[in-house]
This record gives sequence, C-alpha cells and structure tokens, in this order.
Amino acid sequence: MSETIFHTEDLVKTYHTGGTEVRALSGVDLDLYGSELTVLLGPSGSGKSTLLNILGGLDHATSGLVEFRGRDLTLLSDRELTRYRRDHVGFVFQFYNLVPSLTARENVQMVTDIAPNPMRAEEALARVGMSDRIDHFPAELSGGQQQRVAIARAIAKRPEVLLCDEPTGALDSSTGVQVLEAIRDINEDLGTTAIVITHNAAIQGMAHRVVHFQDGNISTVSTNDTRLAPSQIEW
Ligand SMILES: Nc1ncnc2c1ncn2[C@@H]1O[C@H](COP(=O)(O)OP(=O)(O)OP(=O)(O)O)[C@@H](O)[C@H]1O
Repeated sequence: MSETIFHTEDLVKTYHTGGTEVRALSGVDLDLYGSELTVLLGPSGSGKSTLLNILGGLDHATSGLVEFRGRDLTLLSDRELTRYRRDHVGFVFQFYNLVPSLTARENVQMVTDIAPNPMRAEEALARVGMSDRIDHFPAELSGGQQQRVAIARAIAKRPEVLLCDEPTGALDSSTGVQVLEAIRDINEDLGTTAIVITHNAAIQGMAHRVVHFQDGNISTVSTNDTRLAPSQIEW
C-alpha cells in the first residue's frame, strides 16, 4: 500500500450560527493514500465538503487530528495554511470560477505565473483535452469544457493532491464523463492523489477507494477491485 497522505483522528467540526450548533463532522477517523483516487459519497449535509475543506487547509477543525504526510495541519497558523494550500493542493469546485475576461490559457497562466515549478499552461490544457480551445473565453466554452480548464488550472502547479467538490454537479452525464476522464488521467499520468466529492453513487465505480458519509461521520470505506472507466458511468 502506498504512503498515507491524509490521516485524521476523532476529527470534529462544529458550526455555531444564530444560536444553533451544527456538528458537521463528529469524530472522523480516516486514512487516505498517495496516488489513489478516492470518492467521498454521501447525502447532502453529511459533511463531505467540510472534510474536504479541512484537508485542503481552507478551514480549521474544531478538535481532533488531521495530518498531511505526518504534518499536523491543526497546528498551522492561517499564514502557514495558506502556504500549505499554495504548495500542495489543487482545488476544483462545482462552479468553475474562471475569470470571464481571460482566455483558457490566461486563466491557467494566472497560476503558472506565480508557482515555483509549474507545467506550461499549454501542457496543462493538453492534459485535459483542451488544446484546441486554448484561446477561447469561458463564455465560448461548454460547462464541461470550462470545468476541464478549471482542472488544468488546478494541476498546472503540480500539486500533490487534487481536491474536487462536486466537479460534475452542474453537468449532464456525457459532459460529466469527460470531466471524470480528465481527473482519472491526471491521477494516472501524474500520480496526483485525487479526492472527489459526489452525491452521485454511479461515480464511485471509478475510484480506488470509496468513503461513505452519513450524518457527519463515515459509515463505510470500501475499495474497488475492478474499477470502471468513466465512459462506463452514466447518470
Ligand atoms: N459555514 C457553515 N456554517 C454553518 N453550518 C454549516 C457551514 N458549512 C456547512 N454547514 C453545515 O454542516 C453540515 C455539513 O455540511 P457539508 O457542506 O459538509 O455537507 P455535504 O455532505 O458536503 O453536503 P452537500 O453535498 O450538500 O454539499 C450541514 O448541516 C451544513 O448545513
């Protein structure tokens, strides 16, 4: 088995809003491994995004342990967390968050211009099958194409982990499959550890490891002996 990338122990996240307390994560124990593609599956509100945000250094846990390669993220200051995110993590969200006034290439270059060891924007876009749309603006691209540009932007700095929160949530099945293929290819070709949130159970077939969430905790973790190609997935 490959190296443990993320390790959590009794991880708790509580939100306080308007006098009420929501326990978004209630004692999560989890290990995730390098170069794997993990799917986090579960109903709305079960805590998937909360966990992903903590793993990615976007949010602090309330209590418990969360380690990235043995380094305790809960001990990091905001400044150190920013550095951790910048150096190690690529994010992809449901809505692509591209800058509308910049072309696909320029959207990716926003990252490659400031990263220490980036791939060229053209290479990142080629890896997601977008070479022929490199000078197009987001409004000239379909939702799936925009999401592939967003993936290119996320991987251009060569992050160790790619965290995807509902990357196909806004897409139909055939467009979504192209996005899943891009994520699978990044995981396989670059060895990038990928974690993909979905509430679409069909997607779990492409994962090495599937983590099922229920009510702020993990109900089961399973592994797929045989994985599906994204082209075999439909919803
Ligand atoms: N910033 C916040 N303030 C207050 N409550 C929050 C906040 N973020 C999440 N929650 C609550 O925490 C719980 C877990 O939310 P989370 O977004 O992690 O679930 P999820 O499984 O990702 O759901 P979805 O699939 O709908 O995105 C929910 O009850 C949600 O309402």
